[in-house]
Amino acid sequence: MTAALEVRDLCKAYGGVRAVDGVGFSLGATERLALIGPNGAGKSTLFDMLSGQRRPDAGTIRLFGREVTGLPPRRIWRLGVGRTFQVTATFGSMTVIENVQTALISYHRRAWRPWSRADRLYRDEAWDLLDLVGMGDQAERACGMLAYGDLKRLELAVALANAPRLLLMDEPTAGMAPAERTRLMALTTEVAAARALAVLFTEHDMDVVFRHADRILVLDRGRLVAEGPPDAVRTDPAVRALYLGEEDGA
Ligand SMILES: Nc1ncnc2c1ncn2[C@@H]1O[C@H](COP(=O)(O)OP(=O)(O)OP(=O)(O)O)[C@@H](O)[C@H]1O
Repeated sequence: MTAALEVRDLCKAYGGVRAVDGVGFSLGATERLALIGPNGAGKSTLFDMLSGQRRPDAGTIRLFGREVTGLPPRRIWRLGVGRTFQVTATFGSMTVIENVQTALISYHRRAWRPWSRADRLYRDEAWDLLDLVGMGDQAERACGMLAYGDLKRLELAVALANAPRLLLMDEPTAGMAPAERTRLMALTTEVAAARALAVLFTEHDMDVVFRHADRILVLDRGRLVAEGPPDAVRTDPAVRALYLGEEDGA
């Protein structure tokens, strides 16, 4: 099966800082891969290059066998990549279902007309996505009224609107209480399995990482310092040294 991602020798520097320095890895088509590392390790920069927000200085990115290095975010999104953000990216003044409909309108390339509301387009599809993430009962609420954990579930539904084959999740559980974190990641795992998605996520909470990743990449100062299944990474001396006193994340 073609890998979801094949990354080779990826580099990005800001002035003299080598934020990502020769990173290479692959991600299987239905694998859940966690990207961890201390603050400033280069996780966001790597993520931004994968989703097209930043152009690499060197290296290649292949998405499902196709080279996408340096393509803009919209082209990458079109090729089946959904992304969720550390800070939730929904429209607060719209209802929950309108947010999902807006994403579906964009995916289906229907023109958005400011004088016509999105209230009829793709409503059934939007309901299906909301049911999938357990938000059907809140469909008509304004997003601005939602609890944080519910917003994150909505964000997942929005990310699923373009029928992605790869989900990129940047600290999906940031700002959540521990029980909520477990729920969101269990939901992500369920959805990924049901839709045969690959998932790449960054995360500071080590419990979440060890419980929900098939494999883990560890970055430090732009370089990959360890890679493997959770048990191997957990006991890796280099990783332990890196995380000593940082078990709880920052
Ligand atoms: N726009 C920028 N201009 C200059 N330096 C930057 C920029 N963005 C990031 N850096 C630097 O690049 C390095 C990697 O940063 P990056 O944000 O990718 O790390 P991170 O692992 O995501 O950190 P965190 O866990 O704190 O989000 C750091 O030294 C950071 O200071």
